[in-house]
Amino acid sequence: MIRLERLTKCYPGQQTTAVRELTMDIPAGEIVVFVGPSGCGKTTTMKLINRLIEPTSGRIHLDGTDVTEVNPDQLRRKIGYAIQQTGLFPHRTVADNIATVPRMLGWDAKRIDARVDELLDLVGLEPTAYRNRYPKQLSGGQQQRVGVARALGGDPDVMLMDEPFGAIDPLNREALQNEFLRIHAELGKTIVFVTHDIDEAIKMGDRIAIFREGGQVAQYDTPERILAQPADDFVSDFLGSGAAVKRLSLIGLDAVDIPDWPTIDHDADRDQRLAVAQRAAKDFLLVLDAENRPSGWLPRKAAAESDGVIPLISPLGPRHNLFDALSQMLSFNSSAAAVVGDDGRYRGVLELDSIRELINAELPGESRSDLLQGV
Ligand SMILES: Nc1ncnc2c1ncn2[C@@H]1O[C@H](COP(=O)(O)OP(=O)(O)OP(=O)(O)O)[C@@H](O)[C@H]1O
Repeated sequence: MIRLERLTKCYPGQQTTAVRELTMDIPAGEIVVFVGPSGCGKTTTMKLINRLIEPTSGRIHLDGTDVTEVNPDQLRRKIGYAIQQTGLFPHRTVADNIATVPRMLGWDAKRIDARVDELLDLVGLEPTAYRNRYPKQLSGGQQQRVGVARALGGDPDVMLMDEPFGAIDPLNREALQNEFLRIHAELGKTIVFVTHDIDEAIKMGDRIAIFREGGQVAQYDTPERILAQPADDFVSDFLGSGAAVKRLSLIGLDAVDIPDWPTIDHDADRDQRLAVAQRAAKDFLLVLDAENRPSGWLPRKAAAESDGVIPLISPLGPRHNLFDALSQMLSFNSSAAAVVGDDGRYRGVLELDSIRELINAELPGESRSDLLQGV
């Protein structure tokens, strides 16, 4: 665990305090996200934790040890650091960059080689294709991946990540976020993550610290509680008007009962299709393939025709959430979405009405009206 105790930093010659009397516990194995407007002290706090800069006053404890009593070089080997600009050494290969900390730790060449390949695999870059390239031969997203791999190099217990996905386009950013969450689930490190983006904070954080001007924390809590009970107007304004919609993204489909739906076999003959259509209380039947995977929608009115099936693009899985479900329905202009289990097999169908019911059950009255205005 990292404990910050009345941590204060005033840069020489500056009138405002960069970080003021900050007290916070960062539990081991969790992702804590610092979010807030520009210049409110997020990066300064990170640099204080790994002693790239020294505090004016206050203490930082890492697993019970006061970090000011540890040699800064030794400390930085225990703490991985990844930043937006990646900070990769341009004249060193990818492998050399990733090997930076293992080399400082005095590992032998064989162990370093194996570690480099393991980390490239972990961040989704094929070792044989990438280990000998130079940073400028990589896309921005690939450089970010190498930056993350390098920060993981010495197998640190703690990772500090300062806008690691900042300069990435939305699609690659989402892929990197997902990959990073997977790596975190696998390795269970303590992570402090800085971002400007509240949606990224909600997605990534076990806890979020919302910083305000002058290096103070306006609220430090789980995303659920921050969205449900913002501490003050500053936090509400920072969250923006869609706080209730954002809360939907915290309710995973694996935690929701998915209602059953009239289904039909993909190779059912005309009579079977008509029989199911007659019984069904819905306008569409869900078509399942031989493996019980949803493959299309059959409009009830087209049940007599052999080519009436509308192909289903992508069903929702256990890793999707209610926000994804709502987005999919809105973007396909549909009022229902098929849901599958981990194995891709049919689980049920979520309807817009069931999302409304879940909102009624889950959200306090005020947020509910905020959300329903938005739909
Ligand atoms: N080396 C420095 N010397 C003097 N002042 C500094 C220095 N570094 C940061 N500051 C000031 O300290 C305050 C906090 O800066 P910091 O970089 O920690 O903010 P931040 O929240 O990370 O901002 P951003 O989101 O823009 O990266 C700012 O007012 C900044 O101008």
